[in-house]
Amino acid sequence: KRSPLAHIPGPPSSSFIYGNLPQLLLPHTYGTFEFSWQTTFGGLYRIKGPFASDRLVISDPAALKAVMSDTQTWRRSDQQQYSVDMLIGKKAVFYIEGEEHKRVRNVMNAAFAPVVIRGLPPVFKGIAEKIANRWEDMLVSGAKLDASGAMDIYPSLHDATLDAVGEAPYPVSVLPSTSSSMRSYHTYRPPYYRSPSSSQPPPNRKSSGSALRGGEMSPTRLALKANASSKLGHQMSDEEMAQQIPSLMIAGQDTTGNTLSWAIYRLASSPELQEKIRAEVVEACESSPGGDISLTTIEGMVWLNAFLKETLRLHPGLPMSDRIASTDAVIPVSQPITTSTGETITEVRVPKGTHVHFPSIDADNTNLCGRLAYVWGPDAHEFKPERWIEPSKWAGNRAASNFGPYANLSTFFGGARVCIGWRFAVTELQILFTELVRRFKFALPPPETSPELQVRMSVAVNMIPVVKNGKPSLPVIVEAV
Ligand code: HEM
Repeated sequence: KRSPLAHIPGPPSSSFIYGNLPQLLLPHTYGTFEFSWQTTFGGLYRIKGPFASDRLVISDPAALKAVMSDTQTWRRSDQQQYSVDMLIGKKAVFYIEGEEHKRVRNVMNAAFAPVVIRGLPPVFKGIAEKIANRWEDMLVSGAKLDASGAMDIYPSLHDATLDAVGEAPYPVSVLPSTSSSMRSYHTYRPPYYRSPSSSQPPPNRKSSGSALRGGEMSPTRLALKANASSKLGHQMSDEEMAQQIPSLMIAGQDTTGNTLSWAIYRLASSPELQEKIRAEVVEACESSPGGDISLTTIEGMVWLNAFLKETLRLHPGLPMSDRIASTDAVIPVSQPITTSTGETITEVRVPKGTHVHFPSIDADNTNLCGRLAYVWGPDAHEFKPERWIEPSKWAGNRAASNFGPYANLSTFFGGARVCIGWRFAVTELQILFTELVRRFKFALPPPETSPELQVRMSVAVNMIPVVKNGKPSLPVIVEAV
């Protein structure tokens, strides 16, 4: 029987059993196939799933918007739901749908309200101080990976984002411990987990005390408070609440830690940009009373923000997701597609059960979205913060990028399931990045003398930096300013 999607162009299948999925999901370097398929076929194309089934890969902003906003039609795939259930449980915000999802999101949104975010800069500054102290100690103790002098700063950046979401300063003992789902929380540890004590400042350091404040302001703590004060009938049960805590920690730690890692990698790759941003940061700190930068000052830092937007565009923390059509549906595209029968179409009719992948949820939006030439221009794959500053440097169609809560980037998705922590993550990145750039200079180990330490993008749920032996690391030559 001819598939209703057979006329949509796409790459040939590489295997009858697995289709194109190994190329999509398991490439050695992230994007190896997707980037070239996107260049050939555009923002919506067909790939083969298992046993010659047809699936779609979308990165076109209009298509993403349509799929992300219609949560009735487009449901998470069984595979995704199964993984969330195994990891956290069926009450997790990632798992639940419809009215139940709306109710839980309403309660949790209070933990991420703009008024809460405005109070976060001192908390994040305290966390940055801890990383800086640790790096100073590493510089003294000579924790170098090779003769280039590079140190692996990846673990400390992850500890920092773990602090930020709340585990280190606020142990789970604040939670009700009666529900059975808490057991799985107690035993779950994110991949780069370290015990809280390992990220405490050494005894000879002064602590700013913000770790405690960090605990009080952590999303996990705030979600508990928000639940306690929400209307009766809307409140989450203990079991529901207990599953949102690991949800926030899983969703909030690695995504932000990896984005910060990529930001520092990009900074280390570009000495000129680094100097420009440091000059902006130093000026802003000098004009801020006590060196404490407010969010308003941060928002005024043109280069810093352009740099972080460009990092979020090219290195979306969560580079893949998918959805399944629960009924027949129509997906519009902003750029017409020429089918294999020669017809030009601006929408694709898909049958119930169609599986749609958003690769690269980062890459822009699910991430390829961040790399579409007709949105970003022919230099879409280049790291150019100036495109956010000078309109003439944005060679693509800026208006086509109209999806996503921050800077119209698809990195946090959109619609009813938009990332709940996007404001928190952006503020955390802004403050940690500012403090680290102010205190340290970064350079990459040269490829000629340190071939083993060269970084490539890989995907392990998140988009992570890995070195030649496949280990997640970020080897960088760090120098105190
Ligand atoms: C740069 C950092 C981050 C990135 C790139 C990111 C990205 C995303 C994306 C793409 C989704 C949608 C996933 C899907 O529907 O398949 C999502 C959902 C979510 N994110 Fe984030 N996120 C980040 C930081 C955070 C932080 C800091 C928190 C909380 C502390 C958080 C909490 C969540 C939660 C709870 C969801 C599920 C929302 C729902 O299904 O209603 N994220 N995130």
